[in-house]
Amino acid sequence: MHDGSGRIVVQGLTKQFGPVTAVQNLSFTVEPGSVTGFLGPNGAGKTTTLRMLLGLVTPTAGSSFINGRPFHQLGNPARVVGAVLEAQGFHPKRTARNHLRVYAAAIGVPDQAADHVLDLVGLGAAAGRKAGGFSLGMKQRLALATALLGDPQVLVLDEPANGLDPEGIAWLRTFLQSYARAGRTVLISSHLLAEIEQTVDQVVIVSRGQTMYYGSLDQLRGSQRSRVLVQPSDAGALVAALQAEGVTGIEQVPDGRLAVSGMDAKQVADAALKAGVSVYGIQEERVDLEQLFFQLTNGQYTAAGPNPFAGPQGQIPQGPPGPQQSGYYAAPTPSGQFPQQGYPPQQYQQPQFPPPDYQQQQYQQQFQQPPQDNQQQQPPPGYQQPGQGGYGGGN
Ligand SMILES: Nc1ncnc2c1ncn2[C@@H]1O[C@H](COP(=O)(O)OP(=O)(O)OP(=O)(O)O)[C@@H](O)[C@H]1O
Repeated sequence: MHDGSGRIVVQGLTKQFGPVTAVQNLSFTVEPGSVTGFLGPNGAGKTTTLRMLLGLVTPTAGSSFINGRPFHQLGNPARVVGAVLEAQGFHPKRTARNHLRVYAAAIGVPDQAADHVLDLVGLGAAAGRKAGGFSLGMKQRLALATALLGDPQVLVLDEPANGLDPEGIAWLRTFLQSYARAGRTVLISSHLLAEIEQTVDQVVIVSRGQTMYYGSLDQLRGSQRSRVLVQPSDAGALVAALQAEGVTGIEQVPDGRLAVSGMDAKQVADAALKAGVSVYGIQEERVDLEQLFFQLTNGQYTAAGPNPFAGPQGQIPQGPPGPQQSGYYAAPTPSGQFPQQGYPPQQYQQPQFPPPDYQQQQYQQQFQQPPQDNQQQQPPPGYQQPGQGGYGGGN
């Protein structure tokens, strides 16, 4: 049926809506065990790409695969991919638990899964409350719970941080990282770098339907020349000392400090010490990632010509790199590397994957009959299973 890899491969995807090229020859791979951010400004083609991946929109050209198969060949797709393309579509009068039971029935998992996923997303206490009274953040969690019902190997979430407060974003970060660390695959889109910067292991940055950067944020930072700003007691003497060491990138910045390229702060300080120059202040200039993102997506580099953010071979990847082109891949970030300073203490239980009490087999065995307490077995208005019709059409 499928290769069970959990890998997402997008290969030369293109979508033309009449005169509008929403997505143009887009390629990237998402490996299991990592969180990949799909970043781009409004209208960049993110949602269209995700819809194509989920079989909701037919590509004009190119193809996409999950577990080595196009979406429509996955068999029971909800067991493979959990997707949230919008956090709406809840029946306002239906409780969170009943909402989930309807979906559980639709994809063939038992009622108990509803409470289980509510606990996973921190909504256990709100299980009996009507979704119509939920805040935007709670709706996001409920949408995520819906996607988790099939215990999928792959999660695809469109703008999951939209409307979440800082605590919610911190919670989501921990949740998605836990999910990925359990060997699963997570692809999330966003138009705000800051929103997902600390969550993702790698990013695919798109602008006007095209890939502008594909790799880790560290690589993106590293692609920029960093400088050391130093305030010496004797600028002339330090310049001479640095030049004697072969450093050529030295400038004086307007506040009087020297900006030194090609050395780190320790090397500059050592050179100053050796030359008998006192250092009154020294700092490494931080690359402004937001500014880079803005430059990448502002059309500045969309013209023909060298892209300063291209991959290690100096080219924007045009085909799925695959594991062999490891230069485009960030090693999975070790857990615990995502500080949550500045956020209030967690009020939600953090998830564990695999959940200690979760047994897929048990669900399958127990759920022989449709749930008895659900009057309505049809998904509520607004909901469409991935692959069962478009979110707004566009085919
Ligand atoms: N069904 C459609 N018919 C015509 N044009 C469409 C359709 N869907 C998307 N587009 C166009 O394709 C382009 C990409 O849209 P898309 O929604 O994929 O971008 P996005 O990156 O998800 O944006 P946002 O962050 O605002 O959701 C836009 O110019 C949009 O107007």
